[in-house]
Amino acid sequence: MTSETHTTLPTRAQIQRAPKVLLHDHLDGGLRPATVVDIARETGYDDLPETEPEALGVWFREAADSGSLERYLETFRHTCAVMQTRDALVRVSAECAEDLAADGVVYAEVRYAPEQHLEQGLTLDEVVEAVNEGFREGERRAREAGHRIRVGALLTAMRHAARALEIAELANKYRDNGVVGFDIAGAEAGFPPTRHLDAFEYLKRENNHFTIHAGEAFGLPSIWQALQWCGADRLGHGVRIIDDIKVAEDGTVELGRLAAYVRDKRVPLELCPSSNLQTGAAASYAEHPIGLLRKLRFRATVNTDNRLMSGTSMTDEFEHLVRTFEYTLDDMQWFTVNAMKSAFIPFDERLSMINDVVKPGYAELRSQWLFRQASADRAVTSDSSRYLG
Ligand SMILES: O=c1[nH]cnc2c1ncn2[C@@H]1O[C@H](CO)[C@@H](O)[C@H]1O
Ligand SMILES: [Zn+2]
Repeated sequence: MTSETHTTLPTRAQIQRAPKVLLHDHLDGGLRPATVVDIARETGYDDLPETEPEALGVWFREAADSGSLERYLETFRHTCAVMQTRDALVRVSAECAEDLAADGVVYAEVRYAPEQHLEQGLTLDEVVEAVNEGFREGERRAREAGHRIRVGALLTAMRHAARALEIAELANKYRDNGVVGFDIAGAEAGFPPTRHLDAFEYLKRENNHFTIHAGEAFGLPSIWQALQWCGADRLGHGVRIIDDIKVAEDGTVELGRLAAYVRDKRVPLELCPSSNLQTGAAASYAEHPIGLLRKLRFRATVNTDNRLMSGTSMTDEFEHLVRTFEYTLDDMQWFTVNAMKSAFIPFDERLSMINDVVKPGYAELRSQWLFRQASADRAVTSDSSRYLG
C-alpha cells in the first residue's frame, strides 16, 4: 500500500491547494479579460479586438498561439494600452496578487517593464509606486480571503530599446521598497543580452540581482552570453540548454560544457511549459525538456510566463506536468523548493518560506492523502484510476 500511495498522482484540487512559488510571471501578461474591457471603456481605448471578456480571453490565447515569439509579443500592445494610469496599474497589480493567492501561490516575483507605462504622462517612479501599492493591496485582500502570499516586483527593460541602465538604476533605487530584481525581455533574436552590458555591470557593482530572458526563441549563444558575459543569476526560460545535452540510444546522457556549467552552478531555469508551446520552443508537453531536466536534477522551476496569453495558472502548469510526466507531490515540492531557493529575497527569508510554509503545506497534503487512502482501502473501492477524485 505504501508504494501505491507514493505513486498516486495528485488531483487538481491537491495541486491547487499545494503551496506554489512563481518566479516568472509578467504583470502585463496576466490581466483578467474583464479588467482589460473595463479599463479600456473607462480610458477610451477603442482598439480592443473584442469587447466581451470571454471572447477577449479566447482572442488573446489564439493570437498568442502563433508559433513565433515576435507575434506572441504583439498581443501585449492591448494590455499595455490599458495600463497607463495610476488607478489602472494599482487595480491590475492588486488583482494579480489576489489571483495568484487564490491559485495557491505563496510567493511570487512578478515582472513588468516600467518604460511601457509612460504613454499618458506617468513617470518611471510613479509607475513603480503604483504597482507596489497594488501588490500590497492584493496581499491584504488575499489575507482577508484566507490566503497567504508575498509578491516582489522585478523591473524589466525591453531588449530592443536603450533604457536598460536607467531601469537598472530604478530597480536599485527601489530595492528596499518592493522591487527584488531586474530582467530584460522582448524579442530575443537580433537583440543579444550583451547590448545591455552596462546595466548588468552596474547591478553587479551594486550587489543586486537579475535574471535574463535567454534560451527561449534563440539557443545556446544567448544563454552563454547571459551567464558568462552578463552574469545573470537566473535564466528566464533557458529551455534551449537542451541543445547542449545529448541522449544516446541506450539512454546515456552527455552534457556539453555549457549545460554542465548550468547544472554544476545550480543556475535556476525559469521554465514556462505552456508559453513554450505557443511560441514554438517546444512541440508538446511530452516533448518539453522539463522532463529530462528534472531527471538530470538541473535547478528547474515551473512558471506561468503570461497567464492571459496562455490561458494558464500555476495549477494548470503543474496539472499538465502531472499528467504528462506522472509527477507526484514529492516532485511538486522539489520544483517548489527549487524556486524558493532561487528567489531574490534574502537567504533567511527564503529559508523560512521553505521551512514554515512550503514543507508543512506539502506534509499536510500528504497526511490528508494517506488518511483518505486508508479510508478508501477500507471501503474496498473498485476504482483503478490513478487520478483519485
Ligand atoms: O516569454 C517572453 N519572452 C520575451 N519577452 C516576453 C515574454 N513574455 C512577455 N514578454 C515581454 O515582456 C514585457 C514586460 O512584461 C511584455 O510587455 C512583453 O513584451
Ligand atoms: Zn517571460
